[in-house]
Amino acid sequence: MSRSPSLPERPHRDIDPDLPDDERLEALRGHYTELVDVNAQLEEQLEDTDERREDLRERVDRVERENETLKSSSLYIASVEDVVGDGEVVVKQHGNNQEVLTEVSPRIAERVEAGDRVAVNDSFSIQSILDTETDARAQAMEITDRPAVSYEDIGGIDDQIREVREAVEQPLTQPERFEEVGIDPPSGVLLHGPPGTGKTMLAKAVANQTDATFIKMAGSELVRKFIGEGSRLVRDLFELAREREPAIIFIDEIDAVATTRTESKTSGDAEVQRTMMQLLSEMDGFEARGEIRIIAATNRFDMLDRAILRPGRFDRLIEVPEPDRDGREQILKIHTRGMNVADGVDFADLADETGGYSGAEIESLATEAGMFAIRHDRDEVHHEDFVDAFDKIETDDSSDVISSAGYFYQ
Ligand SMILES: Nc1ncnc2c1ncn2[C@@H]1O[C@H](COP(=O)(O)OP(=O)(O)OP(=O)(O)O)[C@@H](O)[C@H]1O
Repeated sequence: MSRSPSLPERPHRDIDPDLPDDERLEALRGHYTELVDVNAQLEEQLEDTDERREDLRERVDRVERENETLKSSSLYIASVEDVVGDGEVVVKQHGNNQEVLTEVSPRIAERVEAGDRVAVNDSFSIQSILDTETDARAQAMEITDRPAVSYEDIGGIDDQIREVREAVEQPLTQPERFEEVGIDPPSGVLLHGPPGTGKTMLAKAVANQTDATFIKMAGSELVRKFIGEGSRLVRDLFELAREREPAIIFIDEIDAVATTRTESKTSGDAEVQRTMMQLLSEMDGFEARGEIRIIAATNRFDMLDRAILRPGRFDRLIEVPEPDRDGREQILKIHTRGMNVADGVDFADLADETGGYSGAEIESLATEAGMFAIRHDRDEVHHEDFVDAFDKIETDDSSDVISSAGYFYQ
């Protein structure tokens, strides 16, 4: 940086009052000319200084902007667990649940309380207290270290389990097999079928089997009010997965961001479109044999934009249908495993009766049957309890729940 120029010397001249008038006048003229010179120099310097000040202001602005960007791109979300006092708090980082004792700047210390959600930087220093709007990002993702669902908990979809294991599990557990054969495993797997048939369970079971972090995001969460928020969430999602490898990214209701483009060109549509493009570009730039696998699910397969089904994207489609008769029997057995079921309960008969039920509905049937047993003051669930539960569900939902299973999905 250039240094400030030194000030010109101030002209000083002692004029002898006893000098004759013409000499004094001459001396005063000379002094005046010197003063005019100095004044001109000072004006020049002032101009230079103004210019430099302008330069510096621009640099400060630039640095402040850079600082803002740096801050905003590297912040993590955490919760304040405890305010210890003396400007120190314990925060727990979302995602990895790491607890850290950190100092808080006096600017924030007065306002921070236990339970607040805050943004922390790499060194865990609290940068800001989040309002509910910003917080939505943290809430949009559900992260489980190793979900407690195994393949044995899923009934009636053995073929689908096998396919998912081949397409998602094997690339994680035996990547060398793909290398030996010289093929890339599918980039993404799309599970499609009616609600409550076990799509989420399947994705969780793979994460469990492979000891991977399960990161779930609902497509509807990606449809945001503000421009750029959806794509930002997609970036966060993949960034988080990279931090937590091996990881299974599960995007439920993918149709929310990937429905066929309509004619209308509202700004909302454009924003959804941008979010989808971000998702596709994250997938395109993906290491096919890496430690992150992507599973998406939808109940609205017919509405999907075919662009997401192209090779290298969701190129393995697996239909997860409503369970058939045997499937329903298996699911009933799974959901009554932990129940005290009497010998007389006829699962085959119940499976016959529950045509059209999804796995989720069969689970409610089992719970409802248990409620009837309690109502009758028994600790054992009888066949009649299942029948009562079935009648109740049919009456309650005659118009919506049961028939809705097939409603969305054609
Ligand atoms: N095939 C199944 N075997 C055992 N339980 C099942 C099965 N399908 C569904 N369930 C039960 O229903 C619940 C909901 O299932 P899940 O969330 O996996 O369905 P989904 O297909 O992802 O539904 P949605 O499309 O509505 O997200 C599960 O927690 C489980 O208890």
